[in-house]
Amino acid sequence: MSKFNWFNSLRYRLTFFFGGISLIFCLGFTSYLSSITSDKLLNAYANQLTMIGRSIETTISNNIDERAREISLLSKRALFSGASANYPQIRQNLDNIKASYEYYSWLGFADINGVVQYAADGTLEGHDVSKRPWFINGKTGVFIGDVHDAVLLAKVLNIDKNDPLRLIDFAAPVFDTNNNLLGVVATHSNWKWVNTVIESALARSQQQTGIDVQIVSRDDGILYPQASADQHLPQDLLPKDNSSQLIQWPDGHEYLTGVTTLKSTLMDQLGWRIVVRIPKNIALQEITELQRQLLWVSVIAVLLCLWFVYRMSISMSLPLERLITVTREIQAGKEQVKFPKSNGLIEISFLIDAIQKMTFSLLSHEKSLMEMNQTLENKVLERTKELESANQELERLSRRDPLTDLHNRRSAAEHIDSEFTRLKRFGLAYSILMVDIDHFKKINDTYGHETGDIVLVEVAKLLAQSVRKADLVARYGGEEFLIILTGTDSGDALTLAEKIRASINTTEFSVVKNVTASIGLSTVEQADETAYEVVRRADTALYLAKTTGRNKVCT
Ligand SMILES: Nc1nc2c(ncn2[C@@H]2O[C@H](COP(=O)(O)OP(=O)(O)OP(=O)(O)O)[C@@H](O)[C@H]2O)c(=O)[nH]1
Repeated sequence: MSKFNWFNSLRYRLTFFFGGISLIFCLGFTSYLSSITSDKLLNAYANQLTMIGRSIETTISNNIDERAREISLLSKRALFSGASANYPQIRQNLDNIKASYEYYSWLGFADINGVVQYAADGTLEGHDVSKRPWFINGKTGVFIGDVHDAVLLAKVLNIDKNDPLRLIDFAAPVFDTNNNLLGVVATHSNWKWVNTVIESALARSQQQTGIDVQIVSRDDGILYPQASADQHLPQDLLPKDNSSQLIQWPDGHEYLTGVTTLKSTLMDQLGWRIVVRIPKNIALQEITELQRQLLWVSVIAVLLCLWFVYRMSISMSLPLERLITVTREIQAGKEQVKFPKSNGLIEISFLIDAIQKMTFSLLSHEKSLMEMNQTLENKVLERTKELESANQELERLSRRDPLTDLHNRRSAAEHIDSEFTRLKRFGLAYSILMVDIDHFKKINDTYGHETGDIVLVEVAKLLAQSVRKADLVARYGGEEFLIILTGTDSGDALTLAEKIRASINTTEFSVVKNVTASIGLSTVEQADETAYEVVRRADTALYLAKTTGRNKVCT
């Protein structure tokens, strides 16, 4: 079996594949969501900055228009000419107007020569203002001047140096009834009113944290806040058009910066811009938080996806893994196995069913084969036994005489060889008797061949009964028998031979009644060179017995 590799496992490959897809999808989706929400949030911030800028711009322009209208109306009143014009009345009017608006620092009228004739609270009366821009420009029409530090007033009003007085001038020409220029009426409005405007604008904004506002003049000079009044912004820092952008400021930080140009029918000449900005990190704080939350959601989503995919992979691979275990158990020879249940997938169900059926079929075939094999083995064993028995019988028959069931000549010869070997090795003596029925031909001739056979059988039986078990009786020829007497010397052999002869002689045979036999006896000698010398001597002795009267034993 190949070495186990995690990645080659169905379970882990499915998990990695689908987990990877869900990871890529979640990250992509989160990134896309983060991108569009970031853009939307940034746009929302930009819109908010624009709205704050516009709100301030509207308030400031309305306020300035109001001041300009007020000075214009004052210039058109017949206050400074005609029969009713007198100092107390003019002073009273100017005092009332100044008191009506808290940010009026100065309100007065300079004659055509630039000498202040009337002023609220009498401030600067008699001073020459002919060189002041408001006087010069105010002679030709309604004039609104840029914000500037107070020059004359600062001296007169004893202003704190740490909180310098900054003013915006409004001036308008005064004509008599014949339209001749009488002088210029003007007011210096305290620039601090812009603080109020900006604070109320920021207060209206729900997101004033981190937002700051600057008012910048046409030449990039900072008009507001007061603390940066003498500073200038770098050229081209601010975008030309009214828009919001991420801009790097001179302090090295990036700010989302919204610019709104002050627009007013009376104010086009000023070119002021309201700059509302918020540090990038604060503007992006919510975006960063949103991205963090989205990241968490995506991490949880990916983990859930991975868990789900892993569980799904297990449910797909588990039946297969159990199927592998079962097939291994079958391979190991276990017969009682439990096949796994399907997880509901048709393919897995079919596979389990197919393997189950195939296994049962194979096991059934194997069982039949084993039974057949066993039967064959039994038959072979039986046949082998029969064969062995037949062989033994054949072997026995090959050594037996079929008529008398005595050992045959071949068996006798083997026994003689064996005895001769024992003689030579251990010196064990033995004797040979050659027994031959007398006149057997006559028996055949007289009683028939069958009767002759009966005589042969009866003599054989008698011979077999006459010797010990260790001795061997064989039919050596037609009516001739050979007896090997193991461990028997010539004396004992002679006794036994005589006993046999007498026994044949006295036995009453079934048909023939009387039968005699002649016996030749010889005992082996150490000097014998071959096993058959003793046989030959016995045969010679038999011949002697035959020729000397028969029914006798000769040695
Ligand atoms: N019935 C029968 N006769 C046999 C068998 N074998 C040999 N004979 C017969 O035995 C006879 C032997 O005769 P002979 O050799 O002349 O011997 P004999 O007649 O016994 O004479 P002596 O040995 O001299 O006494 C022959 O006639 C054989 O045919 C046998 O198996 N059965």
